[in-house]
Amino acid sequence: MTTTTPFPTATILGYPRIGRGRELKRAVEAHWAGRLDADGLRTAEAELRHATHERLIELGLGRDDASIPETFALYDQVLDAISLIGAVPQRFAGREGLDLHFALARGDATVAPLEMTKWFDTNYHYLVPEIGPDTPIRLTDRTVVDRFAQALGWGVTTRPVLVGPVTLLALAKAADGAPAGWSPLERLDEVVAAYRAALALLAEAGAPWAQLDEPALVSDNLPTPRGLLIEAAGRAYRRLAAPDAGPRPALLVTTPYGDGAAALPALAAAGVEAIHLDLVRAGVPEAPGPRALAGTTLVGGVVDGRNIWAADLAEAADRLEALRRVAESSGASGTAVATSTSLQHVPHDTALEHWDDPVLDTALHDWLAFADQKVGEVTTLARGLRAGRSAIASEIARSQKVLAERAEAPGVCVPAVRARVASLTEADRARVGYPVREAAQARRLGLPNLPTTTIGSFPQTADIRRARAAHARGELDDAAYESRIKAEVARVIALQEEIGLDVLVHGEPERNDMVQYFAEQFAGFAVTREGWVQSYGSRCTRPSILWGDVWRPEPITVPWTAYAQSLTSRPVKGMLTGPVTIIAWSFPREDIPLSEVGDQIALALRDEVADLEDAGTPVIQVDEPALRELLPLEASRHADYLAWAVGAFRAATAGVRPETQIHTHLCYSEFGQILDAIAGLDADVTSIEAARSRMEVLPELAAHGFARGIGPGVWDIHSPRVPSVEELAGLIGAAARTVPVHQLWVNPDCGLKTRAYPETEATLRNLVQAARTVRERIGAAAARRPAFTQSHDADQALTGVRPAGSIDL
Ligand code: MET
Ligand SMILES: [Zn+2]
Repeated sequence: MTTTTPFPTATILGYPRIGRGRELKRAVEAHWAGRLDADGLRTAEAELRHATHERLIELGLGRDDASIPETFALYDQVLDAISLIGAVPQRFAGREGLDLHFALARGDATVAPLEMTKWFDTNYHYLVPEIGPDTPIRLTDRTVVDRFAQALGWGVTTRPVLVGPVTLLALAKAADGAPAGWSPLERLDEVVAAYRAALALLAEAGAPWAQLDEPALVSDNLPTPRGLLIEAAGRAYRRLAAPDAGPRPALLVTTPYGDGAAALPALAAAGVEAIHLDLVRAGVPEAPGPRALAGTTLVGGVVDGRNIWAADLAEAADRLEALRRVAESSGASGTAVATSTSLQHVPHDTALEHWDDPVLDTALHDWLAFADQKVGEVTTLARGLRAGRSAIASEIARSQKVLAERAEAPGVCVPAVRARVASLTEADRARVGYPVREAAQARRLGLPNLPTTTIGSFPQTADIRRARAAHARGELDDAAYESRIKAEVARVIALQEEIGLDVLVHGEPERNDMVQYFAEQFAGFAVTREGWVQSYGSRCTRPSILWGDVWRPEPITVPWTAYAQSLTSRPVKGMLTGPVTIIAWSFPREDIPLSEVGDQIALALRDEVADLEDAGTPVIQVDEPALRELLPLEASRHADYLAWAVGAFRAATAGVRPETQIHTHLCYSEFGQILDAIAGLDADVTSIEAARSRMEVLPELAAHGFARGIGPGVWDIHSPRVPSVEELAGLIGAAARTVPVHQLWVNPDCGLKTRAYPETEATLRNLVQAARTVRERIGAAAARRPAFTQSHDADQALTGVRPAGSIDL
């Protein structure tokens, strides 16, 4: 180690990189569209990073103390780590530079991208590394060094941030062709060697500190048991920090999103110079022993990086004081203040917002802290840590006053809502048995085998977005807006009829976002204008703020769905967003339990479901794509969460008659751990992302004995690539070998709102044709077995040929 720069007393683990005006989104999308070349993109990146550094200095971080983390990435921080170590799958050969970078992220005309999934329990999506025994691993990319050096040239000493080696491998999947049971962690030594080489270059460039993020060390939800990950981290960091390893920056290892206490001894023993603990998600750890933390700074993540509520400064100061006692009694060299996680999960600045209701506007500005306000909280708390609590007495008093006012504000507690939730019974969460429903729905809907449908949204044209924005600004009156949306619904219905889909949707043109749309209509929510948060790549969402008790003043989706149904004799599916997803993709209140918030939303949705049913809607889908995302990282908290999450879905949906078909939709997660919960939702049909992970979920569902309808996605909608009829038929055939045909539905992975019409139309035509092709093959297969031709159900026809009604196509 060559540096003696002490760890800064105030820091954040990361900052939003999308830009206050979403500059990154604009630049990257311009590059993809061919309007901005590689140099132009690099210039836009530099301007954005430079502006970020200057802003953070203005907010109180230091210009030259390594307190400013460099967490910029053009697309994804995990992708940057994959590039750092050159772990590029063979199928990308022949590409380089930004073309390779974005091909890994999005695929191109000839290659499928890396899989994408959710980062810990957040709504941020990362690209999944594919690592096999033969994947090349060595330092091949200097981006992290170049960014540091460039900032130094601007006069700012940043702290480069990398996804840590253990987390990178813990999140990786074994590459195709790896032996069964092989784990990417077997490549840890080589990955550590590549990181060592990167750290040496950073030291040479003058970096006093580097940050390695190791959230894998807090998670029980990864394929490798946590104990083994902690052991691996002990080995990895002993090598990275070894005195004879040559020059390197001092190392901060972070453990955000959960309880890092179990990893603390191994990290400290390895000799890293600073260890961060998330003290929002977990308590202050026990002191590990008199000299256990010698030479280490303990960094307390007391300002919540995941939520947007102003901190309770008194409580945070208490935690920091407790952490300092642990540090002192363990021989640590210091205590510092930080955020619990990167701030990439919150918007930039509350100053960019205003709410039309003046009372709410004042209240929310008091109650909220976005990234910039959180930096202020960190620097305040650091001042308290250095100079004593009295130095920040006025800030603490103000924080107490705001919290007390919020508890009393109108709308925060609505007695009628509380009473209705309290009176919910088990009967309110239960439907009649599935066989009764299945028969009633088959009679009512009369669908073929392998019915085709979509997940809800159709492409959002520029014209539709403009109309919605003009309506929101008051420039387009209600009547004109309504006729514009109706015209779009009519177009989408006609298109689906022409393509030949079996269950139609209205296309969701009236929705800006599947959660915000409901948040705008339910009481208890506020929506933001500029509160963008990166979801994946250049895609951002604006999470709504759930601040009060939730109820539904009036029907929301019924007129659009009923209008769509009036245009066609085919069944139209009503589309709603489920309670867990509304919570996950909002910033929920934390002053009452999430289980109670879930039931409040469930009852608001239950009213909507009842109105849809009364309007004649035969199929109602309640999307729960975030069911897995909110699963707590600690195994000990799973059961409680799943119980309330499933209970809320059932409270929303169980009021319908047997002949009303309830669908749900799940996407972009690993589902293995929540199969019981998926079954527990008791939906008649579950559509589930599967194309991008090549149908991995199906054997698990089949083995689980899942007996109701399943629609494994056959089109990965995150890429504009149009799969051929043969490719789609192949996927449907693969599904039919695992799941009984009578249970199977055919649909894309997810909604189509981010796609354009050309690829959407082409793919949906192929999808319908593929379903027909497979139906014919099934018919032919059934015809080859004369003893069974009486049956209309192909899988039934083949019972006795293969177990569980599966079929070889
Ligand atoms: C992220 S899940 C999306 C579901 C929604 N119904 C849509 O089609 O857009
Ligand atoms: Zn989806």
